[in-house]
Amino acid sequence: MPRRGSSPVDTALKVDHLTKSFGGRKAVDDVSFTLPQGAFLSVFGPNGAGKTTLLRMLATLSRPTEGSVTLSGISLKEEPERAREAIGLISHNPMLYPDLTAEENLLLFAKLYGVGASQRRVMELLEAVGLKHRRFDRVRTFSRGMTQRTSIARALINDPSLVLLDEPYSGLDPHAIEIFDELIASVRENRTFVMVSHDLDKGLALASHVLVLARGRVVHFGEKDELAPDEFRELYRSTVGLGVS
Ligand SMILES: Nc1ncnc2c1ncn2[C@@H]1O[C@H](COP(=O)(O)OP(=O)(O)OP(=O)(O)O)[C@@H](O)[C@H]1O
Repeated sequence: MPRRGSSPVDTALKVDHLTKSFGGRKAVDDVSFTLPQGAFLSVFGPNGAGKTTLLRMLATLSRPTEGSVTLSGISLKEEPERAREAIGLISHNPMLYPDLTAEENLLLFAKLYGVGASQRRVMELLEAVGLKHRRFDRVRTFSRGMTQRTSIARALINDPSLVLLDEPYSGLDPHAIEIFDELIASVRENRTFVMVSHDLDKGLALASHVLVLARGRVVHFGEKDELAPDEFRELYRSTVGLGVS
């Protein structure tokens, strides 16, 4: 599934002094980093580190208290609608209509995003996630993993240049994990990924860049190869010890 019509931009994602406060508490505290196009960032950190809060701001679902996010030159604050067209989100919430079939759901989202040749695109994605034969079944009758697969297809329908993943492996059986890995590999070209995961092995295997958060702050950011896997594991273990803010 090649990406359609994107212009190459060196910096795909620029996160600048991003902060989110809930009451007096900073869930994300002065986080800055940039990612080149095609990067895969794995975000690690203990419970409550601010990972989901960061991802929600990148998805335009939550407004930063301070700081900014720019996606291929588009400011999320100034042009959220335009930015949203270039973003796909896979989270715990499948964002599907349970009373619609898998196919109806995908056709609906294709329409929302103004996807051309939507029927063909929907079939292509249903095939890719191994659910073509269940396309006429309502999503409410699906298992969690099947729902997750449909949700992956939904997130890719608009051919996003930035794909955000919040614990995408949770609830998937080993076969679905394989399908997911193949899917990600097949759509990686020219896209940028940000994935939140507690699975160090998976996260490191996929990553080109890593971000470790603790208590909302950046403990480490860099290209994956800057640290040997053992050094990285040690760093991660020490952050878990910092506990919840
Ligand atoms: N809507 C909210 N209102 C108040 N506090 C919130 C809200 N959302 C998140 N927080 C707080 O922000 C902090 C970071 O939460 P967040 O969900 O981003 O952490 P996380 O790193 O994703 O954790 P986990 O690994 O447990 O999913 C926590 O202290 C949490 O209580």
